[in-house]
Amino acid sequence: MMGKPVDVIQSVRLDDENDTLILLDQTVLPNEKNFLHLKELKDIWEAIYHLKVRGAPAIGIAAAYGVYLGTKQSAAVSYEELYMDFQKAKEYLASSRPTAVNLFWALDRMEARFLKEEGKAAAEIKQALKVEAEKIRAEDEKVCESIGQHALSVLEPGWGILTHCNAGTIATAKYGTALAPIYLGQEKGYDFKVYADETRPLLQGARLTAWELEEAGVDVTLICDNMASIVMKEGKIQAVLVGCDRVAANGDAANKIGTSGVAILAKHYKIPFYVCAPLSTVDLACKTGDDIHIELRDSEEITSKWYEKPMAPEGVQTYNPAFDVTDHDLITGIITENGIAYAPFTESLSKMFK
Ligand SMILES: CSC[C@H]1O[C@H](OP(=O)(O)O)[C@H](O)[C@@H]1O
Repeated sequence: MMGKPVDVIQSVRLDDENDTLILLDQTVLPNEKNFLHLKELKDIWEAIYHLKVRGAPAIGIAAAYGVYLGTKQSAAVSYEELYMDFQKAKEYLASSRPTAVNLFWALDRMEARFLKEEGKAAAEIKQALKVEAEKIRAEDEKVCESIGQHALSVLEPGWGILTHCNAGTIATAKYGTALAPIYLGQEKGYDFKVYADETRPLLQGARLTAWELEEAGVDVTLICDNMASIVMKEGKIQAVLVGCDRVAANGDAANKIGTSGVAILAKHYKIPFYVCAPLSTVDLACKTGDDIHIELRDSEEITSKWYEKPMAPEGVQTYNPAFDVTDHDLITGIITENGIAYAPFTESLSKMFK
């Protein structure tokens, strides 16, 4: 289906004149397209925790702008006092969610920029932080486009592509990671047929991926998570593309809960399974997936969030890990902005940074 190129929705924007972070509220999609105008660090923290802004790169960009705005509000005059206020803002935002490494990668990069400005006036340091946050956003846009180009080299026009959760435009600065080749392919007439897992319990696939792709005129079919096997068995899927939240040095990849099950199915049906990973999401300090902290979330996301009445006995025990880790031996390739890494990943991934 030929459609218009992706209608890019900037899900994270800075309105510096009004000291405001503007976020597309991803918790009310697809029913409402509502932008939040946030000035306070508490509101930015809550937006990250409640997935109003979500997706590893988008979280990192929001945190970079957030720590800038938090520092901008400081009345400190000396470098030392301003640094203390910066560190307070950084530590606070870092406590919002534990798994997506981009949150910490972006905050550490902002701190590195702050330290480079030692000896400068407070106003100059604040301006440097703004420039760095804008660079992080602008770079992510180029990174996603490059991931899309590399991904197209392993896909064929007309293929059925299964994806899990949302690794699309709204999870990044532009294009997305797993969805980047879909959008770039659409501009080249590749006419992919995308099968989007609904992705319980937070339904990023149903609410966000299906919405994004419909908006862009891409052929998308929404399926329940438990239908991934049958669409593979029926030959509808020629490749699986997913995003990630943290990739360990050996190639183990943390992504939305359910991803590892999809990878096991893909292995069984001999379908290539690719993780689309900006290098900002690869954490070489994590030796294996066992080192990745998996966020546990509230029961109500399972038992009642989407229903008029709870769909489970009151007070029933739940287990709600927001992510799982796909073992590296289930991954065909890790698609980065610098190329595709293949097994053995410990060696091939580290080379991507050069
Ligand atoms: C392009 S990053 C996408 C990645 O982030 C999502 O997690 P969440 O919705 O909890 O922020 C999911 O794991 C996606 O694959």
